[in-house]
Amino acid sequence: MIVIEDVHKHFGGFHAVDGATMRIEERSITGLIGPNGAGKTTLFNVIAGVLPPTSGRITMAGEDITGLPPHELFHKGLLRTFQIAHEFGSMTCRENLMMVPGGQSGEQLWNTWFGRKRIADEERALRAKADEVLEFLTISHIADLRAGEISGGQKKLLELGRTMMVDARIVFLDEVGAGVNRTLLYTIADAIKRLNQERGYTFVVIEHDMDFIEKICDPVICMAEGKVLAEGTLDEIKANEHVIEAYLGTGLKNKDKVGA
Ligand SMILES: Nc1ncnc2c1ncn2[C@@H]1O[C@H](COP(=O)(O)OP(=O)(O)OP(=O)(O)O)[C@@H](O)[C@H]1O
Repeated sequence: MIVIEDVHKHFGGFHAVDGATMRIEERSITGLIGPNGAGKTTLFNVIAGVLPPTSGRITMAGEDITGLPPHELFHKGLLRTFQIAHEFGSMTCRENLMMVPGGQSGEQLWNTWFGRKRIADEERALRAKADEVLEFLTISHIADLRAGEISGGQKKLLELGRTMMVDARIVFLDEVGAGVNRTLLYTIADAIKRLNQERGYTFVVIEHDMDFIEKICDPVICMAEGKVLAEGTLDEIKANEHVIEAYLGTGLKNKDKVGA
């Protein structure tokens, strides 16, 4: 479980996150919603070690992880997905997955000279793992395509696939649905659900698409002005008067537009 206690993140005099407190239950798929500028992405970045908090405390399974850099959190199984970097666009999807674990023997000069067989064995294992990940995500057919050539939705699946190359326990996803067609969006939702149910992943998902949230998230946490406004099932959140007020003018009653 991740406990976020009174976290603040200020940019100069601006309080982007202003005393956020929440708990992320193990094995949940928690949805994080809120109007534009509510501080969701900033909070994600603070939890994932991308930005240092101004104050507050974050613990994971009782261990203080406040301000730990991303690579240390990575080793603890806490990952935030990132867009496939431009420079990896010319590599195939399979190669992009095989890049993830790092620390392969092949990276060390000593091993390059003396451990050819071990490197070949490792590469074979990595390749098998990458192929297994592609199959799980139902995108085996793009294994040999360059990552720069695949669609936006397929890129999102590949980003998710990168988390499966390591022993991820908690994965933070920022707007996986943005610009993705419905069919692929449901493939992504299904993959998230299966990773949660079959492999015990915990997810925290920032999303503006309410159909997507409704399909996979429980609980849902709503933020506004850097604070947590409400928490509950999506139906409870939609009926909450503070939430309705925060969304006023952006049309909460039209569920497709919540957070948009
Ligand atoms: N590096 C920064 N410097 C200054 N202000 C920032 C910085 N990053 C974010 N902000 C501001 O903090 C506020 C919260 O932004 P954030 O991106 O966290 O909101 P959000 O809830 O994720 O919004 P959206 O749904 O639009 O992505 C915004 O007003 C934003 O302009």
